[in-house]
Parts: sequence; structure tokens; C-alpha cells
Amino acid sequence: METIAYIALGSNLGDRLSYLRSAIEALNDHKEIAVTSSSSIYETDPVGYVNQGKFLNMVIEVATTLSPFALLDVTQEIEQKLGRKREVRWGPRTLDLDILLYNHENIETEQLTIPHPRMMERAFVLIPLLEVNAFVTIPTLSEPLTDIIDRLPDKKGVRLWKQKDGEDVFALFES
Ligand SMILES: Nc1ncnc2c1ncn2[C@@H]1O[C@H](COP(=O)(O)OP(=O)(O)OP(=O)(O)O)[C@@H](O)[C@H]1O
Ligand SMILES: Nc1nc2c(c(=O)[nH]1)N=C(CO)CN2
Repeated sequence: METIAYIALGSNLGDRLSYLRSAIEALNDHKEIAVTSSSSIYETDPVGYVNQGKFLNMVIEVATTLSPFALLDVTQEIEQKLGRKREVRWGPRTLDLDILLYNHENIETEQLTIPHPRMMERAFVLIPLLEVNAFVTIPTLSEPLTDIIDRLPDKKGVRLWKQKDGEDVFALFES
């Protein structure tokens, strides 16, 4: 059965825009994944480990026939292929792909937790997520997402960097 999933992308090393584009292309090239929508691109102050460069962050919606674990394998392969090294926890990275939501499933294993365990603390995730789907619902959450975002300290550090213009995800990457 086809699933709708939301994936957060982040990059703060090297050619950040090009890492985002390559990751979206690689996902869309997979025969069991179609990228169906995206947010704008935001430039965001680093959260957690603050002594690092600004991130570009965005969220995409995908339709997929992969299981959540197979989708995680694909996102991790793409991170590796695009040069990701894990050195400092929450530190600089060429590319980070986090699976936020997978239909309305709740998954809690050592390898994979969905909804993503830290998404509700991150305006750099919730602002683009709400842009992609203003009616998105999160399992076990009754409060409106907009109220949650209002309380998040990092929301002031989230700035629109490249506005989405129309429905074509790849148009975002044309200059
Ligand atoms: N929903 C999820 N999406 C992606 N990875 C997840 C998810 N839930 C659990 N993980 C696990 O988290 C591990 C660490 O991920 P990663 O190194 O990307 O963390 P990070 O980006 O440094 O921090 P954060 O998870 O806070 O964004 C991965 O190996 C993966 O198995
Ligand atoms: N602004 C911003 N800060 C972060 C980010 C990120 O993508 N954007 N990712 C992190 C680890 O996943 C830690 N901190």
C-alpha cells in the first residue's frame, strides 16, 4: 500500500543547496519513491551544537511503497553517498535526512522512531512541515502545530531563503 511520508533535510557544509537537490533527486530516482511536494528552503541558526555554520533546511513529502525501515535504509545510503560523516553529535553535516512521519504510524525501535523524536522541539522542522501540508496531523498530538511553533525558542532563527514558486519541486533549484 502506498504511504505518505515526510522527510526533513538539512545541510550546513559545502555547497548546501546542491546537497539538498542531489538528495531529492536520489530519492525521486528510487523506483518505489516519488517526491510529491516540498517546502521552501529556509536558512536557520544552528540548534544544539551552536558553534557551526547556518543550515539550509526544508521538508519534502514523498509517496512510497517501501516499509519505514526500507525507507530509512535508502535515506542513510543517500547520506553516505553524499559524503556525510558523523563526528560531532548535532554537529556540521553535508546532509541530514530525518524521517518525520510515515502515514499515522507510531514506531519505536532502537533503529527507528516515528514520529521523529525531536521534531516537536525544532521550528526549523515544523515551519517547513506546516508549509508543505497545512493540515498535517501528528499521532497523539491534539494541540495545533502553530501553537507549538509559537513557543519554540529557535523560531526567530528560521528565515525564508528561497521561496517555493509553484508545484514543481525541482523548480526550486533552478536559478
Ligand atoms: N525518524 C528517524 N529518522 C532518521 N533516523 C532515525 C529516526 N529514528 C531513529 N533514527 C536513528 O537515528 C540515528 C542517528 O541519526 P543521525 O546521526 O542522523 O542523528 P543526528 O542527525 O545527529 O541527530 P537528530 O536525530 O537529532 O537529527 C540513525 O542511525 C537512525 O537509526
Ligand atoms: N538549524 C539547525 N540546527 C540543527 C540541525 C538542522 O538541521 N538545522 N540539525 C541538527 C542535527 O540533526 C542539529 N542542529
